[in-house]
Amino acid sequence: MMAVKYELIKKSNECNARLGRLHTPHGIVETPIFMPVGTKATVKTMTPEELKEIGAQIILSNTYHLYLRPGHDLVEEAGGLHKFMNWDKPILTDSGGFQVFSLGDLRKITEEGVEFRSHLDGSKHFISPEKSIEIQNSLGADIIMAFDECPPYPSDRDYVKKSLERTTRWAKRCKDAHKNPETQALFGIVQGGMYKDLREQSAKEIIDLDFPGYAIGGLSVGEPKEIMYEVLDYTAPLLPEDKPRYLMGVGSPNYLFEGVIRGIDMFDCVLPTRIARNGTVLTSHGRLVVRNAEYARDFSPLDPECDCYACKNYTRAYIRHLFKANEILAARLATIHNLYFLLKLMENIRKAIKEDRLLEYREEFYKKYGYIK
Ligand SMILES: N#Cc1ccc(CCNc2nc3cc4nc(N)[nH]c(=O)c4cc3[nH]2)cc1
Ligand SMILES: [Zn+2]
Repeated sequence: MMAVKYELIKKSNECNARLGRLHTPHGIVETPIFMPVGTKATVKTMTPEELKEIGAQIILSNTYHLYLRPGHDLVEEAGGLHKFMNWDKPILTDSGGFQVFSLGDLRKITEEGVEFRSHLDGSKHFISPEKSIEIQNSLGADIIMAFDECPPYPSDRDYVKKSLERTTRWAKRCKDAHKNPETQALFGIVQGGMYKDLREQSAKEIIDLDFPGYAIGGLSVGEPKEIMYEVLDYTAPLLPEDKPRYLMGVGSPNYLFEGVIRGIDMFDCVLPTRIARNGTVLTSHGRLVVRNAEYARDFSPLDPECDCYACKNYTRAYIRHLFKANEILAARLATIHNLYFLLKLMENIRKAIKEDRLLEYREEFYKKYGYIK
């Protein structure tokens, strides 16, 4: 029995977008989908009930963080991540590679794995592909990610080539170490930087290992959006049509539209939750920094066109006041709104694909949001 089965429902007749369903041990996910990020076994400020209320279908958590604290053995003893955090829908865990490179004090990358110091207490650690899979097997997520290296941007061609070839060898080791393929789907990750031929090489090598789903890694690392779109133009179509395609670390409205149009099914990003805690909200007319003085006497909702709990019950003036007073409710209301905004956007994108009007919807959204003057 496959842990995750992708069902292609409909292909757009105007671009590479598609509607699908991801069948997982913890339920069905309608795609294209945005996954809220719950790095340390919580989507910051939200209860699982509130996440369901706003339409979250699947959430992401991180191997690196949960290994360091509270430890994957403790989570396993608790009955796994679903039980530990009281979330009974699907979970995806990232493998730790990206987090080690971007968070830990990286000591050394060798063929064996990565040596690093914890960003918490400076203690020395070593994660190998086998260790990453052992941790993810203990956490018990429905979808787990291969341990890979995400090269920094920019990186020279030779470094990217050597790195992708090691990532392929690590992917094979992950597959061999994976204990529960029938209940946890291991996705491969395609690397290759911003080089077309290296993306083709990585895609071929990773697809040859045969995974139930594929991620495009190595993007959303500071490259200009035009470069990301170009890499997606030639990489997404290389991935099997009958498997889910996951673009890692992407989550602003334009990136979601452009990814879906190029055939991506799954997205995750800390953006909506992180900027919410800093007092910035996403609205149909662009970003709004609600803590700014101009909203002190603005008694309208964050977004008049939004029907989320925050927009139905509170005003910009009140939420600005909460931020200025450093009240915890500020972060909660802004988070509820931002996640609802992106989850609702994905629901509208799915509807537009169904009605063959995605490009028209994109135009309409971009004009209102301010992407197009
Ligand atoms: N606010 C905010 C905000 C913070 C960070 C980001 C960039 C996230 N980008 C990103 N996450 C990634 C995770 C990844 N995980 C793995 N295993 N491999 C990747 O290549 C990879 C690439 C990524 N690129 C985007 C927005
Ligand atoms: Zn709202």
